[in-house]
Amino acid sequence: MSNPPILEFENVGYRQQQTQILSDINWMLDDGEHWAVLGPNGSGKTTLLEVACGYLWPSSGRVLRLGEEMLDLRQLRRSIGWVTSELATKIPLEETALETVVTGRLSQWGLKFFLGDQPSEQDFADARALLSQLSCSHLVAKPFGVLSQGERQQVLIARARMAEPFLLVLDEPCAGMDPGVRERFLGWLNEVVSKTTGPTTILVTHHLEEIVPCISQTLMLAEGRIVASGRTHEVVTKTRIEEVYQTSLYKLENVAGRLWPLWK
Ligand SMILES: Nc1ncnc2c1ncn2[C@@H]1O[C@H](COP(=O)(O)OP(=O)(O)OP(=O)(O)O)[C@@H](O)[C@H]1O
Repeated sequence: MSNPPILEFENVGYRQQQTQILSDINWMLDDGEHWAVLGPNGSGKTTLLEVACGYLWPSSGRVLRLGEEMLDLRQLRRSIGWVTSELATKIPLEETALETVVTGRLSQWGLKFFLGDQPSEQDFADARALLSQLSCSHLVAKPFGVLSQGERQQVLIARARMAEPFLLVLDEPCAGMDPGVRERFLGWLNEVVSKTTGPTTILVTHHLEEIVPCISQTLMLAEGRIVASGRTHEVVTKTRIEEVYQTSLYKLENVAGRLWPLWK
């Protein structure tokens, strides 16, 4: 029997303080698919993901995760890895990459000053193995504070994977990266996402060219509604991008499987 979908949104709406933020969301993420979520500022991307991850409850419709309306939200949140650049600000700068990854298993920020559960030898061994699997063994002993932005994102992704999530959400992972760091990070991401038997990944971005080839599906939102969803190269078209972002494109160039916009 095939696995149930990772996520299913059935006619989901979300309302907050008299404002309808999401409407008529029908979206299914199958196991093994990787998705990009696009949409202008304020189109509802973060809200959609907060609903997906159980931080917000839909006002109408329902969300199934792994085929069920899981009600243990604490457990659900622990089994979804949400990586944002904001997360980096919570990591103690003197802790090593290895220690940072280990804290993902304990769902806590920082290791040294924490009085609760202490990580086991096995946790350290698993963190090491994960860093190696993600081609980051060279970062093990480096303090988080000295890592480049790209390396920090790599370590945070490894950290999220310590909890063995069924879904990994990368919310604008390239924000603030210079072009070199960004390209190296995206090359790494494409390889890691396509080669490892990792979780289904959702990438939220404002930059079309960051949708690396392994992220073959895209959902596009505008004003809280789905404008299009499906295969990236069918969803992300010149006309649709112009309509959704209300600006003109000279052309959309496909270079090595990535779509690069040339804005007018
Ligand atoms: N608590 C709230 N009360 C009222 N409106 C809200 C609330 N939270 C979010 N909104 C509104 O919902 C809309 C969608 O916000 P959301 O943060 O989901 O958009 P986004 O697509 O992630 O935007 P961005 O790309 O700027 O991060 C925005 O217009 C926002 O002002």
